[in-house]
Amino acid sequence: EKEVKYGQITELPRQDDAMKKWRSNRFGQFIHWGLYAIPGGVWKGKTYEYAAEFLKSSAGISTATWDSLQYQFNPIKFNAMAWAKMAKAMGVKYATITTKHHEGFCLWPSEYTDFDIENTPYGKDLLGEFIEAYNAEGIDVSLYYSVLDWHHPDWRYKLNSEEDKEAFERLKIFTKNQLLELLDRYPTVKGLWFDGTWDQCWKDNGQFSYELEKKLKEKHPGLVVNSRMRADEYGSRHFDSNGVLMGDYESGYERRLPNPWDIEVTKNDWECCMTIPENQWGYHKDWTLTHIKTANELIEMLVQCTSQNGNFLLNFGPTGEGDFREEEVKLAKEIGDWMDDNSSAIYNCGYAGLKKQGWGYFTQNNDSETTINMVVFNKPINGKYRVKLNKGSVIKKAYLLSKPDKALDLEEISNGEYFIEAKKVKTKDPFVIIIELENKDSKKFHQKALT
Ligand SMILES: C[C@@H]1N[C@@H](C(=O)NCc2ccccc2)[C@H](O)[C@@H]1O
Repeated sequence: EKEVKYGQITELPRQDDAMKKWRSNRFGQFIHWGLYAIPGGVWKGKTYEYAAEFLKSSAGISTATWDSLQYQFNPIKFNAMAWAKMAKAMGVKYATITTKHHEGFCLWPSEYTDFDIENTPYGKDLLGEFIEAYNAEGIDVSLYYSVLDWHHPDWRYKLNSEEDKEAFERLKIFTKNQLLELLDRYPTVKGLWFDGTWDQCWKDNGQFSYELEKKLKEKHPGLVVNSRMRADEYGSRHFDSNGVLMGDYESGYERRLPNPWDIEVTKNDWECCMTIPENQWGYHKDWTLTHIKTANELIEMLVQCTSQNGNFLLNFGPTGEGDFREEEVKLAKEIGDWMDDNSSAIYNCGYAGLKKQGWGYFTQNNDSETTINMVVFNKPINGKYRVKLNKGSVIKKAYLLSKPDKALDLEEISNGEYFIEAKKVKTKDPFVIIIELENKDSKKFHQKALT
């Protein structure tokens, strides 16, 4: 064990109301929007396959040229209420929007830079409109903020000289000022989602990130911060040098999920952020370049996250004009239709303390000890679903969520192990079987097999 002075600040897992709400939300919408949405991955007639929000670097565009995009930013189709209604219909309970991505352009009128929405043809407080509209739909809003800032003259990847160090001191003050400004301007926000914190400059400033997290949480009680914000004084990120999680939840699952059988991951709160194409966060004009995930693939990711105590943050990249591409609108509708019938297995649900089986995923409502959800993605050819509960568990009844009045046949295999028979399930979509137990499900008690 090392002595870590600048590591974890808040005892985890947090049990305060703000964190309980974050945990119960489960499904969120990520919005990546900035100047990169204008070129959409295409520059001087050439399409760049790399992530559209990195076009500046992948096309080798000078900062001056890139920054001049600010004078073209005028999303005439932007309608925050329409966006919020689409998000509500999709079934998200929270949304995380880029206030400033690596390019440094700010979607809010910041007093600390002119490289912001105020100095565009649009001119208005776009971020404020977004927050107001989403909150009006009952959707919590959290703010993405990139520490990495390609526009700011004081950004340094590494601190090689005294001049670098002096510049980065100014950058740290700028960063703190902007974050305090965001919390001042938008008091209803629930969280901060930090990005761009992988470079040496930040790893050399663990104490600063510690003090910054403390200051932001003092200013904004209940604030939820991702582990990506933090480094400790030895440069260890997300987890401190003794393996203790920093921030309030693990945010390392970017475009990837844990192994579905992994139960270690259930011990902390965590979130997976996911793109619909292989790797496009900002709007890209050409979505034929890679596989576009289907609604069923995305629903399975959401269910897997829930089954392992994680949140699922699905990304949308609005166009430079302020609307969504048709593929995104269609997926939002398909996922929303599924959520209309099945969200009881997602909202306020988590790890059921049971070993995953081949037909799909167990989830359990955090307020119930006697009902368990089985979300099915793979129907067994004999129509019999094997469930291995905790020793001593007895099933009172099992039924399809869609047909609560029709009890399914049960066959007890051994103590706490059953086959549930559901032969005539017609739906082509993932579906839910509910298990009701006779007795309290002793989630905590895991009978170790005698081997
Ligand atoms: C949440 C995602 N994180 C950003 C990302 O991939 N950063 C990693 C990266 C940063 C700089 C060069 C290459 C790759 C993406 O642009 C999204 O914002």
